[in-house]
Amino acid sequence: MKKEVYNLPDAKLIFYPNFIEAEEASRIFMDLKNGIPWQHDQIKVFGKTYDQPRLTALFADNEKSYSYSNITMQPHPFEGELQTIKEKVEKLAELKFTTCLLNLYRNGQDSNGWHADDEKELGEFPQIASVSFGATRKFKMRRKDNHKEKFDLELTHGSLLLMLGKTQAFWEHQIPKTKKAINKRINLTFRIIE
Ligand SMILES: O=C(O)CCC(=O)C(=O)O
Ligand SMILES: [Fe+2]
Repeated sequence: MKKEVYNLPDAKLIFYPNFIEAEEASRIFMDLKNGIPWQHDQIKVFGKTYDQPRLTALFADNEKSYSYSNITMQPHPFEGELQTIKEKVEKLAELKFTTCLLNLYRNGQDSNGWHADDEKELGEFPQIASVSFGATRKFKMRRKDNHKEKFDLELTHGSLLLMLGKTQAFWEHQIPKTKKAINKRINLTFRIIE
């Protein structure tokens, strides 16, 4: 399988552009779009309430909730397609995940602002696996202590990105808005919450 390794200072990224072949990825995209109980939460930032600029859902093989930006999400149990993808990711990543946060970006105005997946419940050095379906979106990274140090990647249909090592401790990432007329995108981020 095609594999790209990016060794950034204090971050290790591994990208598999063809993790799931295109036809299979399209079938999964439709299944997830129609089958997942998508929720639209409100987030609180500096005391103000906003609609989150995307839809989300949480799945886990335990009962552990996941909290960020003042929301606490309760998980649904893994099953079917998601369970199959989880196992495929685990085999390649050589990691076991407990939890998956799903994001549905409805169009180019949906986004995910600068953050690191560094919540306490993810442990000291969170290892994250991110699978993308549908529209290609730009994934931007910047160092927490020097915003001029940057890295960009296009997250394509059927791709897998592993964010390993100390990535979450030293770097932030985002999916910026785009003015381009683009289609929906679904992203799955597998995490470990023990
Ligand atoms: O949509 C993506 O590729 C990134 C999602 C993400 O960063 C997150 O859910 O924490
Ligand atoms: Fe993230």
